[in-house]
Amino acid sequence: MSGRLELQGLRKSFGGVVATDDVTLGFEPGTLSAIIGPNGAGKTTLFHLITGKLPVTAGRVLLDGAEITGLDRREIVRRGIGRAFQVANLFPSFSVQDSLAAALMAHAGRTAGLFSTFPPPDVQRQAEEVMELCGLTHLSRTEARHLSHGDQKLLDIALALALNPKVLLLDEPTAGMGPDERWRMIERVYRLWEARKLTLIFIEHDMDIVFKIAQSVRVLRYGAVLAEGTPEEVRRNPAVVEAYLGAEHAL
Ligand SMILES: Nc1ncnc2c1ncn2[C@@H]1O[C@H](COP(=O)(O)OP(=O)(O)OP(=O)(O)O)[C@@H](O)[C@H]1O
Repeated sequence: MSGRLELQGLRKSFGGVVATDDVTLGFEPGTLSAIIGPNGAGKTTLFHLITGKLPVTAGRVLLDGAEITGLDRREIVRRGIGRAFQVANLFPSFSVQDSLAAALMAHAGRTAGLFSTFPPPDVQRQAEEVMELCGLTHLSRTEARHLSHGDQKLLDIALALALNPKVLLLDEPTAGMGPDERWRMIERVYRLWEARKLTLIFIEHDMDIVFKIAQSVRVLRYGAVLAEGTPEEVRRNPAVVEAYLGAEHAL
């Protein structure tokens, strides 16, 4: 099974600020992991180093044993690192189905021929499959800009999935949602992880969600790994309780 992600001695500094400090972590194929930590701990920066949005100061990123550090962002996506794009910003007046198709074709470097049907049947099939997985089928004709906040996020995830990632990175998939929408979203994420068997890594501030669904939890603080383990191990770790969780979530 593929989708093993390894981070070796990753470091990122912005002038005097060390945002990522010697991070070494491994993510096994098909696992579901959460990354948690206080504000400014370096969670988003870590994702940017994996996806190539930011160049690393030092260290390596390996996907299934092959180094991807420093590759072009598109190439990193092509190799199998997926992340959620903001699709509704890309194609606001396209329907869900057409925006997925357009993004898929742009990714593959294809254009619609003058006399061909749009979208071509293979792209249409891919779009339908990911819409189904993300629960968007009933909204396929709705313009992206008219979707609810939660459905826009699902559309972003749908596009990431359409590009067939081995590893999917989700940065706060439930941000800005009310409690009900949050749980609906996370249930959807959990189901698509089960269906696709990919390596899923998500950043999340809601500890109820983290401890309910994550198989393993990695805790960052000041850019460095403070702890890692099962939800239970992390909740019993005094350093994590003191630095981040507080008494409410401790075991
Ligand atoms: N482009 C940048 N230039 C300068 N400093 C940056 C830049 N991006 C991030 N930082 C700094 O790096 C540190 C880590 O930021 P990062 O956004 O990765 O943290 P985070 O854990 O994702 O935080 P949050 O939970 O608030 O989203 C912070 O001190 C931040 O101010």
